[in-house]
Formats: sequence, C-alpha cells, structure tokens
Amino acid sequence: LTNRIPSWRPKSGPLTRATTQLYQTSVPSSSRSNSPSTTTSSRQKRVSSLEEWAKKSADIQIANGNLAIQASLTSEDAGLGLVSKQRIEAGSVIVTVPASLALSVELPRGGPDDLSVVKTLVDDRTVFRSLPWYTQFAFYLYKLDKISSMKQTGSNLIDMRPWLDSLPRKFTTPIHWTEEQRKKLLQYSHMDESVQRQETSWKEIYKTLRECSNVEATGMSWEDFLWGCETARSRAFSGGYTGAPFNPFIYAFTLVLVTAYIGLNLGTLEQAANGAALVFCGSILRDFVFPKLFRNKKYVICPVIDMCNHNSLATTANVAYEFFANAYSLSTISPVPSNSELFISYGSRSNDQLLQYYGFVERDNPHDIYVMQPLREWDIAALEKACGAPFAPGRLQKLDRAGLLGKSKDDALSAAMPSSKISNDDDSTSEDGTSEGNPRGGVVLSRAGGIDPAVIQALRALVSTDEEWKDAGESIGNFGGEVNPDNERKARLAARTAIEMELASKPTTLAEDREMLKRLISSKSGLQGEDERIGLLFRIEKKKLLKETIDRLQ
Ligand SMILES: C[S@@+](CC[C@H](N)C(=O)[O-])C[C@H]1O[C@@H](n2cnc3c(N)ncnc32)[C@H](O)[C@@H]1O
Repeated sequence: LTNRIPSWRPKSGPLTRATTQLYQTSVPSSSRSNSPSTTTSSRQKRVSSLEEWAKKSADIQIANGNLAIQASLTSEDAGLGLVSKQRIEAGSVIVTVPASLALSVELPRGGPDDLSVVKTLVDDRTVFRSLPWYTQFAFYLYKLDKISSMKQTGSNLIDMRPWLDSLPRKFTTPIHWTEEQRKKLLQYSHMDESVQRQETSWKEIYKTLRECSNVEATGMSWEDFLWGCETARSRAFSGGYTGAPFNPFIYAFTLVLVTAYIGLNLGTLEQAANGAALVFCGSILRDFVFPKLFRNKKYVICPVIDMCNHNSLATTANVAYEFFANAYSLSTISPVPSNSELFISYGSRSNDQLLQYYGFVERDNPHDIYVMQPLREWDIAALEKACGAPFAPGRLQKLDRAGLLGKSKDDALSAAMPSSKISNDDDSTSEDGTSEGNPRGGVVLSRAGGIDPAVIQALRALVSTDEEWKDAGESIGNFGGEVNPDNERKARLAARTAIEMELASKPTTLAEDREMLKRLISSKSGLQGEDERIGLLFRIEKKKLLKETIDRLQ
C-alpha cells in the first residue's frame, strides 16, 4: 500500500463521525505481550473483535455484511484479506472509514495526527519531524501499542486496541534473515546490498529516534521499531492532498452573513457576492492549491481497508479520500463475484520491493525487474570471446567517462548517505532502477522493457569498430539507435552473453528450484520452511525474468 493512493478525489458521500465510545478489548494485554499472535489462524480469531469494533464503536461502514475479513484466498502466506460474500457490482463503495480513525503522518511538518505522540513523547520536535515518515509512524504505533491505545483526534479519544490486535506481528522480509540466509535463499546480490543499506539506515534512524524522545519512550526496542516501520510500510498509502477536510460550517456561516448583509441593507448584492467569493477562493487555496504548491504529503493507515491485499494483474478495488465526507473509502472498479478476494494495487512494485518491504513475491509480476552488476563488473573478456574479437582500445574508458559503467562497491559505500542527511521524505520504496534503489548503477532488466536501452547504447559503442566509432562522431550519444545490423548483432550478443553468464552463475537452476519448491510445498514443513519457500519463489521469478530477457535478445 505504501506510497500510493490510487486517487484522492473529492467526492460527495455520507458524512460520518467517529465515536468517542471506548472499547473493551477481548485480549488481555498480558497475553498480548507474552505471546503475540503470528499465524493467520490466530489472527483470524481476533477478526470478530475488529469487525464488532469497526461497526459499533468506530463507525466504519462495511458493505452491509457483504464483505468478510478472513484468511486470504490467494495463498497461505498472504495472511488475512477481504472476501466478498455475494457478488458486488463495479463502482460500489464497500468500506468507509472516518478520517478520525485513520492513522496519518503528514510531511514536511505535520507529523502524526495524534498530537499526544509528539506532545508527550518527543523531546526534540525538529529532529523528530526530520525523520522519514515510516519511522514517525513506528513511533506512533509504539505509543498506541505499548503506552496507550487511545488515539486522540481533536477532543475525541478512540481505543485502537481491537485494530492493533488484528495486525500481523511477524514479517517474512529479508531484513529478519542473516546475511548468509539472504545469499543462500535469494541468490541475488542486488537484494543483499539493498537489505544491507536498509539495515544500516534504519539502525541509524532508530538511534536518532531514541535520542530525540523522552525516557519513557526510549523503552522502544529495536524489534518494536522494526515492527512499526514494517507495519507502516506495508499498510500505509499516501497522496499529495493534505488540505483541511470539508467544513460546511464556513459556507453556512458565509450564507448567513450575506443574507444579513443584504437584509439589513448594509451594502449592495455585488459587495456581498465579492465577500462570499473571497471565502470560497480562500477555501480552495487552503484545501487544494497550497498543499500542492508546498508539496505536502500525507501517509495514511486505515483500519479495515488495510486488510486488502495486492494484485497487479487483477486489481478489483481502489482507495480514495472522500473530501465531503472526510472519510476514506474502498470501492470496486470491476464486478467481484461471490466468494472472491478483493485486490487493490500497491503501485507498480517489483518483486524486489514487494519482498523487501511487504514480505511476498508476485508471480509473473509485470513490474518486476532484475538488477545485474554494473557494466564495469561484467566479464569483458568473455564478451569479446562471444563477439569474436577484442573491443577497440579506449572504448571502456570512454564509457567510464560518460558514467555508463556504474560504480564499484567501494565508491557506492563512500557515497552512502551520512546520518546528517537523513530526510523525512526518504522513500526507499522508489523504483529499484532509480539512483536511490540502485546506487551503483547496476544494469536493469525489466519484464516490461527488457534490457535498459542506455546499456544497449553503451554496448553498441563498446563493440563498434574504429570505422563505426568515427562515423558516429566518436560520441556515445550517437549510438542511441541501431548503427548497422552487424554492430547491433554484436551489442545484443554481448548483452545476451552477460545475462546467460549471470543465470549460469546461480548455484541452482530454474528447474531445480521449481522441483525444490514442489517438494517443500508437499512436505508442509510449516513455519520452518517459510523463509525457504519465499526465497525459492523469489529466485524462480528472477530466473524467469533472466530467461525472458535472453529470449528477447535472440
Ligand atoms: C496491507 S496488508 C494486507 C493485509 C494482510 N494480508 C494482513 O493479513 O494483515 C499488506 C500485507 O499483506 C500481504 N499481502 C498482500 N498482498 C499479497 C499477495 N498478493 N500475496 C501474498 N501476500 C500479500 C503481505 O504480507 C503484505 O505485507
């Protein structure tokens, strides 16, 4: 869900209000902290409390009992999900959650919407507000989960305990694995490096967070922090709109003033209209223009809606902010047959991102990518052999000067983000192909587009004869398109050879992995085999992508 709200569209809808009624949790806090629920079946037992809370205490509207929160129909490891009990037509609003029940963190300065988080637990507000959104959320969740589950919104107090109890307590993300496990299970150095960067950066932020909060709060352990960050990253969505909610009082009051103004003969109709227009313009500026101008961003976790799973190929629902109702809604975008799971899209996420931050892998993910070593680490001698002749001298240096060879591991490390540069809009979910997700400039292969065109361009220049190089004005920029069939064949052959070598370097083949997965599934080794199964699923998808790219280059 992170980073994405498919649309923040102002839309009319029923005005709902959060209740101040307190809810008695059915799970004693002692049993919660001693044996946190991890499995789907034990979480399922708490769903009825969540549903009861949602309906009776929290004013969350759920499609007239036409929707169930239950074990996902996708796969065992998908946890809970939202499943239709009857056919739901396209365009139906199925869940409405008052904004006062949603947890939000606003950037750059707003912070958590529950003001008690900062007021009572933070010593240095400037430092706290400079932290990334998901770490502010981690702190917010820590306050609700371990200090007080009462969420304070304006004068309302809402007990979030039933929702907190419905959350997963364990993540199957690679940050929980040892370095050795990651290497062995994933067989993909790009992910090893990404998780290492994630771990280093999160540890640094955790330290900063402890330093800027007060004594009571510093009881937050690394595990609490990690759970909070992962919960936020896997359950929050975001959008650019952060204006105030629709306030009918302003408009009603303006109407009264205009009526009195004209009725008491204090001025002309035009003057009254000018005054009213000013109020409307001010409202629009405040709600729509200023937030866009100042690039305000809001990250939101919405109880119940946060149970919706992801599917990039069969998205049936989306989330929106209902401006006039000041509520979040989940609505269907296509008909959902009875007993089917509803899916939203968490955005165009590769399996690297899905595994690292959400703990799952999507089969045939259309957004999947593979990040190979940067060109400078490719086995040039092997490529020359495949192309039948050595490459012209000096060509590699030219590519290097043009920044096309990427960075070595050491260069990337020395350029790593120092702690003083932690910023609150740090969003390591940015595409793995971008400089943030791919700081070494590794070669990106994508399911959608094959090998990065800039790499093919570099390879055209690399394999070019002296004559072709001269004809191109000795400029790599002129190798953007096919130069001639022979140059093109060699460039593609070099790329294909490198990818074939990458695939051959894996400790196991695709067929072996598939066989292992089959055996693992039939052996039902339970939680013991969970990491291994996810690792297998991940590397199978990566190897499929490598094979597809090789085929495209034939
Ligand atoms: C927003 S929550 C959705 C509700 C979640 N299934 C639960 O039990 O609380 C996101 C998490 O759901 C799981 N998930 C979502 N879509 C999935 C899918 N297609 N396959 C497997 N797991 C999925 C992942 O664990 C992810 O981190």
